[in-house]
Amino acid sequence: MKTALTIAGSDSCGGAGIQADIKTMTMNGVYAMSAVTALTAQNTTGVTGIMEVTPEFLAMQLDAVFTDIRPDAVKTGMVSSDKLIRIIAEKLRQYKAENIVVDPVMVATSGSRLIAEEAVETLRLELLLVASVVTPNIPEAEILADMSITSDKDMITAAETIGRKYGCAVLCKGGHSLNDANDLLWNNGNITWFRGKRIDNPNTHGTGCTLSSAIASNLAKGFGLEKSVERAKEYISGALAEMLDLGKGSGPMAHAFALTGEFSKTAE
Ligand SMILES: Nc1ncnc2c1ncn2[C@@H]1O[C@H](COP(=O)(O)OP(=O)(O)OP(=O)(O)O)[C@@H](O)[C@H]1O
Ligand SMILES: Cc1ncc(COP(=O)(O)O)c(N)n1
Repeated sequence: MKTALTIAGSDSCGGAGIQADIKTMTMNGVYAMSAVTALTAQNTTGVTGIMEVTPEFLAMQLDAVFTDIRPDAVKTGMVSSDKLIRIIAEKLRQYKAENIVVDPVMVATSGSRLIAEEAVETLRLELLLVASVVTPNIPEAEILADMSITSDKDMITAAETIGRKYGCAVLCKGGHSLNDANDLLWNNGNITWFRGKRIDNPNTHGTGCTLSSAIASNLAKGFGLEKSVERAKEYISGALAEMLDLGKGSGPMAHAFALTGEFSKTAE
């Protein structure tokens, strides 16, 4: 069985972070492992607390995983501070990790900040340089490319700027914007649009985490980057289209929408 590792924060309400990643990886047919960067006290309306792990303990988790079950792909999510980012980059280099998907998580859908202001620079300098692909949403791409994005053309320019600067592929996600939830992949000068019909669902907590984990799962299974993004987009569209409605704020998606077998049945 192929394997994938998520390095991210825990979301107590289960819709984003480590919990979304593990559900997504499982549903996409790979064995999921995790290294937790922080605990969040969080629900669909906001984040009320963050408790970071120490850099030493994060390093121990990464050593434990890499020296035993080697991940075929790695995804990073919430990496709240400078020191944690440095450890992650160091360990990914040390173990020559492959298929690294960096989701540059900065602000939750609910509006809470998930990375220290000063850590954004470290994320650029350390994590983007080891990434195979980085998956910014529009506000994150604006920060990473240092420009404002108001059109499809701007998305291409921003993705190309980031990709050339950090030597990685860039998926600029259109969920927040502009167009019909269309995402743009810049991969070594090649441009591919992934067209997604916008689903009229206000419950989008964890969409970024879910998409990046689905991409990592497909890379782990041996699909190329374009195919992995295409498959990940299909998965997230299916999870959104289930119209799960939980919680008082922007709720989670139905990660297990494709589970229709005996074990997913409810009592009569
Ligand atoms: N309403 C929607 N209908 C269809 N697809 C959507 C919708 N909202 C987001 N998506 C898709 O979900 C994926 C994640 O995009 P988005 O821009 O929301 O990322 P994000 O902002 O990082 O997510 P998050 O909300 O977790 O921070 C993209 O493929 C995007 O096109
Ligand atoms: C632990 C954790 N990681 C990432 C996100 C971003 O996801 P979203 O923007 O969908 O809330 C989150 N809310 N919590």
